[in-house]
Amino acid sequence: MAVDNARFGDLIGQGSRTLGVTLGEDVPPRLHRLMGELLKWNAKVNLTAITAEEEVVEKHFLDSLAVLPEVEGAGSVLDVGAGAGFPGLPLKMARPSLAVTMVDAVGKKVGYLKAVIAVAGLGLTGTKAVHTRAEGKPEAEGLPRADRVIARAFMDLPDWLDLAPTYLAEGGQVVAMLGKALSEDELRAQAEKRGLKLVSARAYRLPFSGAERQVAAFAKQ
Ligand SMILES: C[S@@+](CC[C@H](N)C(=O)[O-])C[C@H]1O[C@@H](n2cnc3c(N)ncnc32)[C@H](O)[C@@H]1O
Repeated sequence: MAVDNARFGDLIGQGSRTLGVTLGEDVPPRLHRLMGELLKWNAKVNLTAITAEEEVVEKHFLDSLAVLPEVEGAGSVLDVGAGAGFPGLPLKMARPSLAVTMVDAVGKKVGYLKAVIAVAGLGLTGTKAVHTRAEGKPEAEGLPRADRVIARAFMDLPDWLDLAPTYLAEGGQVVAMLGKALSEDELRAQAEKRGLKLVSARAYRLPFSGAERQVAAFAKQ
């Protein structure tokens, strides 16, 4: 069912309050326009299997915004395997001063990302989308080192903790968005095997479906 701008604003407002994140008043209307672009493009390019608008709001937008606490205070974010731009696009819209780079190995997805970045009024100016396979060689791949290196639905945790630190700026953190919560002992053990330390681990639920999620942040020891 189509969600009009007012209903969309209510859903984002209610959802973000439940998640404990603060958004400027101008953010929901811009996210609403982004949803329009996503679903328009999705009709010709396969970007997401989630097409019901209320589900896009929760599973793409609110789930992306849920990790704002882990990126607060950072100057730059690298979103690896960004696909249709999650979590990178909502993070940039919510915190315009963040320098966001998204990378994906599939050209048509990066084509979509570049197109939405160029849409006037979405507040995405300056966001970068790079078409390459991220394999841990930032300079050769044309990717920056960032304060937060983040991914959702990209790799399992061990592979992510092997790859992501190669893209960290000095003092930066690797952020893992996990579907199934792991114990802090398990997160710590996975980190220590790779010379990392666990900075934080937080379980949360998506506000409408109650689906469980976890976000964990790691830094070099
Ligand atoms: C399941 S999708 C997740 C997309 C998005 N992060 C989300 O949560 O909606 C995984 C994405 O990773 C991309 N991908 C897989 N391996 C990659 C690599 N080595 N470098 C960059 N992108 C990659 C795929 O093309 C795909 O778009």
